[in-house]
Formats: sequence, structure tokens, C-alpha cells
Amino acid sequence: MRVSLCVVGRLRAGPERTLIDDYLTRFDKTGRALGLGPAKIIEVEDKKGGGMSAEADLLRRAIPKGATLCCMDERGEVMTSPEFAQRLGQFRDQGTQDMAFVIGGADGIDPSLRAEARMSLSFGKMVWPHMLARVMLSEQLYRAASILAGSPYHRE
Ligand SMILES: C[S@@+](CC[C@H](N)C(=O)[O-])C[C@H]1O[C@@H](n2cnc3c(N)ncnc32)[C@H](O)[C@@H]1O
Repeated sequence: MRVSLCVVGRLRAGPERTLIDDYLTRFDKTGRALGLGPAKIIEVEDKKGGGMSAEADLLRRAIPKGATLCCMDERGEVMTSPEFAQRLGQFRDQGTQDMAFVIGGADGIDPSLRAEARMSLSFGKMVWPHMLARVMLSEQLYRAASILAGSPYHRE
């Protein structure tokens, strides 16, 4: 099951980018034997300042066709890391080919796109900057793969 992180805004080289690349490389390595991955980042940028709805259009064009959509949203479902791992495993076992996680820009994700999502996932009620949300999601994907692989990275 391929995984796309579809995000608003371009992230320059720096500590966040280094962490994301590191976690997604680890996710790919751990997930390979489990039918998970590879993961890639798809960045979209609305240079005309059209707001959330213009960003949603760009995101729709960028999301792989037929992908199961998960919107990252502070109002979404809160789950433990093992629960997230189990959910990923379920999508894989149901034959999902592509899973796309969407992270919004400064204004968030347009409600029309949120309504199209199969799942909405929250990292808690606090709002995080999009670059940190990217890092956290990348880490949780690696953690989920480690849990499904039975490796000792995740400790409770
Ligand atoms: C700066 S936040 C935008 C906040 C905006 N008020 C909203 O309504 O979504 C940028 C993006 O980071 C992600 N994000 C921020 N906090 C989050 C949280 N607690 N859980 C999940 N995703 C979050 C979301 O995808 C959000 O669209």
C-alpha cells in the first residue's frame, strides 16, 4: 500500500525536512516486508492566494487516483499508536493500493475536502504548525510499521 503525504506549502531544507526524510526512509525499509510503502511527499502551493478552496483543488489534483483519503485535523479521531497501526493494517488487508494523508496550510483543510475523507486523524486538540504535523505523521507511520513488524521501537 503506497502512502502519500499531500501537503500545502513547500518545506525548505532544514531540521524538519531531515527528520521527515529519515522517518519515511525507515518506514519504507520496515514496511517493505509488510506490504506498506513506499511513502512520498507531494507538496502543493497556491501562489495566487486563493485560500482553502483553491488549495483543496490543487490537493485533489495531487492526490493519487482512487486513494483512500485521511485528513489530518485537530477535530478528528484521536487514537493510540497501536490503534493507528491496526487501522493502517486493515486498509492494507482490504486491498487498498494508495492511502493519502492530507495536511492543510495556515487556514486548514477546506470543509469540502474534509467531507470527502474516509478518515480524519487528530494529534490532539492543540493546533500544530503544518511542518511539525508532517514530522509527527512521518514518525507515526514509521512507528506503525514497527508495531506491525513486532520490532522493539515502540514501547508502552
Ligand atoms: C496550522 S494548522 C491549520 C489549523 C486550522 N485552524 C484548521 O482549522 O485546520 C495546519 C495543518 O496542520 C495539521 N494539524 C495541525 N494541528 C493538528 C492536530 N492537532 N491534529 C492533526 N492535524 C493537525 C492539519 O492538517 C492542519 O490543516
